[in-house]
Amino acid sequence: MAATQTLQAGVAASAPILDIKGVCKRFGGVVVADKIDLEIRGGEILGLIGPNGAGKTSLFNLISGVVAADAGSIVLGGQSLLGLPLYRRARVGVARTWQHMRLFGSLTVLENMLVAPSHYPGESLLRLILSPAAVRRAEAELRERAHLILKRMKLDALADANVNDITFGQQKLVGLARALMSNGPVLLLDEPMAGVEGVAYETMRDIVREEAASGRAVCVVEHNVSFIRDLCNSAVFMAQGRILERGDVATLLESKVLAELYFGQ
Ligand SMILES: Nc1ncnc2c1ncn2[C@@H]1O[C@H](COP(=O)(O)OP(=O)(O)OP(=O)(O)O)[C@@H](O)[C@H]1O
Repeated sequence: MAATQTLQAGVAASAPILDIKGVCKRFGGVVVADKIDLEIRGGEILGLIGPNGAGKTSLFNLISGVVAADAGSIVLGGQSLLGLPLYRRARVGVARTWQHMRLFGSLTVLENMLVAPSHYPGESLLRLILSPAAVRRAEAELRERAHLILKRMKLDALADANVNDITFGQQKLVGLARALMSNGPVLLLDEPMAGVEGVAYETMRDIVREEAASGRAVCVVEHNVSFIRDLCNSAVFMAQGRILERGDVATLLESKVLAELYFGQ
């Protein structure tokens, strides 16, 4: 309870980190974003809920640069993201997880994390040739960061395990761990709790709370309503590419519009 109050105080005090205005996107006849306006502040954990096909993942794709918007603006900390490809948006601070985890099955837990950093020093051939010591140092720092994240997730003993040999809940945590290799201000989590139970559920919830408390703006797409209740300070309800309602979680989950469109009541 105290943690929630602290987060909400932080939210009220800060300016939006991510500011989305009038964003539109259609694929042929399918409208996935219809004049979307959305602000997310540092410290906030915003739930994004809505029926299948509402456009939730598409909104993440528009923010992270998987697809380009037809119209509107997406501004991160004062900088427009429009026109920037996926990797540049990751560099300026958009970190995300994927609904289907996209882990590399032939790699270990640690290796999966080391392919993720938004600034990987060894990728520049010139740097590799001119300053190999600096590249080695930077790589050691990335490894250390990865180990620290795994430790927070109580997964450090599995660093060298193949990702195919760990449980589904642990794989979901690795997906989050990989996103946390970027310490940018925005964290987009696409169904982080689907199929996650027990210790992995609690770890996921605690880490997401900690990330928000450190000032990140977190947005979570989730069908698991109890997770939204457990975690988020506010939520938006989307359907057919539109944001229909926004509010605190308890009020939103009791909304008639949501009950009719989401639960079919
Ligand atoms: N690249 C694409 N090309 C064509 N249609 C697409 C594309 N991406 C998404 N769509 C369509 O846009 C609609 C919204 O999809 P989206 O995945 O954003 O919904 P969602 O709210 O995340 O749904 P779910 O909860 O089932 O994951 C769907 O009808 C989907 O088929």
